[in-house]
Amino acid sequence: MKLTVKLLDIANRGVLLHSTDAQNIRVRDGDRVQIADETAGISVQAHVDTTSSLIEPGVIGVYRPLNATLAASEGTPVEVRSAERPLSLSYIKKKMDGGRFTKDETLEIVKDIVDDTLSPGEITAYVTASYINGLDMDEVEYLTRAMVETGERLQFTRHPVVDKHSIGGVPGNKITLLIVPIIAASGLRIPKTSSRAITGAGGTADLMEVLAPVSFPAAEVQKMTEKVGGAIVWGGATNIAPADDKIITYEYPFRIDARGQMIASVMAKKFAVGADIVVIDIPVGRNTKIATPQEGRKLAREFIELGERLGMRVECALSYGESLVGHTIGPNLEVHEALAVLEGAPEPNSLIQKSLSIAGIALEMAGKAAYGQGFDMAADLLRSGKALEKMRQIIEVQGGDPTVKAEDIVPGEYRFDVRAPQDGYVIELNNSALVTLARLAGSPYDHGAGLDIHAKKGTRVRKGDPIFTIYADREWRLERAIEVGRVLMPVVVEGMVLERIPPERWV
Ligand SMILES: O=P(O)(O)OC[C@H]1O[C@H](OP(=O)(O)O)[C@H](O)[C@@H]1O
Ligand SMILES: O=c1cc[nH]c(=O)[nH]1
Repeated sequence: MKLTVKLLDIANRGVLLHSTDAQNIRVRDGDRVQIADETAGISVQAHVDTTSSLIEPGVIGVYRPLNATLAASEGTPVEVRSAERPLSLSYIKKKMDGGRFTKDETLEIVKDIVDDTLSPGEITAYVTASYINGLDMDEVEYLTRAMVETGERLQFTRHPVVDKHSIGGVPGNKITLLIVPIIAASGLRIPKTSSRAITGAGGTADLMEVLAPVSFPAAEVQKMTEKVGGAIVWGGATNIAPADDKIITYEYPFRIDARGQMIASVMAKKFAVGADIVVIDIPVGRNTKIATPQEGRKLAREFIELGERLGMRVECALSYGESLVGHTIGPNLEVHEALAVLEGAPEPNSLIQKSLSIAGIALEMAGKAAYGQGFDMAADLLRSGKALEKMRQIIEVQGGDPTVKAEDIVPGEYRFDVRAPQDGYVIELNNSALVTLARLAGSPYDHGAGLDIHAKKGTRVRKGDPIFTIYADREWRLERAIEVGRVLMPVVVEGMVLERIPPERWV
């Protein structure tokens, strides 16, 4: 059917059809059409949205991202007909039914994710099917390789190249902001690509963005790393394993991290940057991604095996995940805390110990420190100010202000102190509830939003002492976080009444 192009400034790879035209072409919402500009010799596929009012019959609304390929001008006549479903959909259906992906099927799905052939709903179905039915080690390897093959890779001439990654799941995990400058200050190279928040309230890319731009093409990441020894960038902007960020986008709203996809997501980024040596941080604890040390050890074996299959030396560190790292959650608060430690602050212990331990493992694996001496070497690099100096170089090479100080990074202007309802010890800090509150306050999008925890587990408090402060950049967000916080009660003080349940007739 011939239709006339109307360009629509909508950021989706689709088209809008009048419902009568859609009926004639025999397509419905979510189906696909093939659109051919015969004069220009260009033909593309797109998903269909239908309307009975927003567009005239005889006109096809072409969304902006699709027109990057179709290159039609307003009024161009195009031939539109219904198109086949991509094969990937039948592979996804197979996984929904409990089947296994083959290597070729995985590559086909990943290609279709990268070039936007699959719609958001279809990618969500893929993530959900993998989350529920799991991926075995072969499927994880296929996925890792497919993610790498469909993107760009870095190639360093000087080795070893070191990398670290955390599987996330513990709030306040700002350790990358310390580990990368420590490793780079030792003379090693560490081209660190990170995701934004997945299940948390601030991923490393969200944090680094407070200090400098994080969106760079792959070649630039390599150049910056060669120049100053390290970089901390957002993987989603690099075209390194580009499927990864597209998949994470659909995990974020559900706060899930499908296990097989998570392993592939982490390892694809390490493989694509040419890492020889990798340390993986696996936080373990209730309300994290990994509840028990047994589960953590099993996951560690999987990372190590995948590393062997890909030719990378991998070691894993099971870390304490029952409680947040440091005292803060949310971009500005976390960056302030990390910069303060680089500047010489002696606290918080949990942040310093964890960062030095993981940096130490990497230094030992790379042969910079003798076995058992890595922690001390990392501590020297931190205490001597060399890590701070390196962080300033990294900030500068990424286009930020290298003179920035911790005191310059301030939390949001709206704040609320949550106080102890009685005397006692803090006996519970619920990670998941803390993340919910930080997200409600606006984190990670509002950089000033987040939480500052004054009394961690085991701290003795007196009635009225502040236990934590909620910060927000916008007042209505603070109010929403306070309202939900009253119900969630993320912090429990010994002896507190958790809930009052009256008899039915009083409710
Ligand atoms: O939001 P959740 O799931 O807690 O964790 C996601 C974070 O964990 C990893 O951190 P890093 O890149 O190793 O510093 C990811 O890249 C991301 O920043
Ligand atoms: O980079 C990461 C970290 C955790 N989980 C993922 O899926 N990717």
